[in-house]
Amino acid sequence: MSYNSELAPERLDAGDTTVDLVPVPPVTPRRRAVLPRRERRLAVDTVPLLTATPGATELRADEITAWFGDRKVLDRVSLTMPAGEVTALIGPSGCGKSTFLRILNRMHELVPSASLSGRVLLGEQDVYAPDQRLTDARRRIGMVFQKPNPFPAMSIYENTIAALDLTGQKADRATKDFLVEDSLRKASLWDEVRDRLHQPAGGLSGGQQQRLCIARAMAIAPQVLLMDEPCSALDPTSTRRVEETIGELREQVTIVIVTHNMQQAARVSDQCAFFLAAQNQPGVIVEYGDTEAMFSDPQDPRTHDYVNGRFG
Ligand SMILES: Nc1ncnc2c1ncn2[C@@H]1O[C@H](COP(=O)(O)OP(=O)(O)OP(=O)(O)O)[C@@H](O)[C@H]1O
Repeated sequence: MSYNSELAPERLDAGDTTVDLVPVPPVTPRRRAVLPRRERRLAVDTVPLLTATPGATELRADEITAWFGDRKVLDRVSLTMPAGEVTALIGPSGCGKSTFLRILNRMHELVPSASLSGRVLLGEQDVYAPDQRLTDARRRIGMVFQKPNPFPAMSIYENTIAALDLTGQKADRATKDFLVEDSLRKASLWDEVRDRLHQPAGGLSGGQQQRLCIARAMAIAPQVLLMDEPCSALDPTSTRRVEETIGELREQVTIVIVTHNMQQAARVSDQCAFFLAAQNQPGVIVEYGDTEAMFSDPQDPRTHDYVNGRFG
């Protein structure tokens, strides 16, 4: 792909000439206001309803470099997140874990000053290819955030299938009923809410709300589920329930989770990537590998110190 130097001229001065540069169009307030509506209209006509998960798919980040304005915050980060497994992103605050996660499903470009180079491949599909719609990327690569964010006034039922409308998928009542039950079961919430599906989601506990957000993400059959510190606002019992849910989902969807909790990374993930940013330097991956090996026999002394709580 050719690189449009008008979009981010600083990139050519940054000495990254070997990187396969991907242009991120400038996202002006006007563009942001218009784009989703147009995409939704297109999608309503063309996107069939997905009632079955197409299958967990490998996600690969290739030489990702990211900037906010002139400030480089990630430097040539490459990572393969295997299909149907859980990859944990660990590392101290500010080393770029969330930025990396948001690049994976094109949320980074919502920040007006943000730009990036590199490639993200979902299976064989380039997520940033010019013919890829933003809504498609978000549908295939779902996200659960640190703070549960259901629509509080909407019912549990409506929350669960809210993403159908947002991604332009239409469904009849029977299909919706099926999806609601199936998604809530996947999120280990069905038994707790089956008798109050039409009550407001705002009445659920924080942990239940977070599992509702997982159900909402699963309802549109993503191939990858990104989780940005999904338990940091939860009590230990709710955390345990969400971790169990991750365990149950792992074969249906590829999971990438950012966590500051080393015990959690050890409990839920198959492999870990340790991010680190030296003072005033962009974040890089210092070490990547099998979680058990990373914790018991890290290869880099900085990983050893971090997983043993010596810093961060
Ligand atoms: N919207 C933004 N505008 C400008 N700079 C940002 C923005 N978001 C993040 N940054 C900067 O990018 C760098 C990486 O931040 P990021 O949130 O990705 O790190 P992190 O490892 O996820 O941190 P934490 O663990 O505290 O969430 C930080 O220096 C941060 O200040």
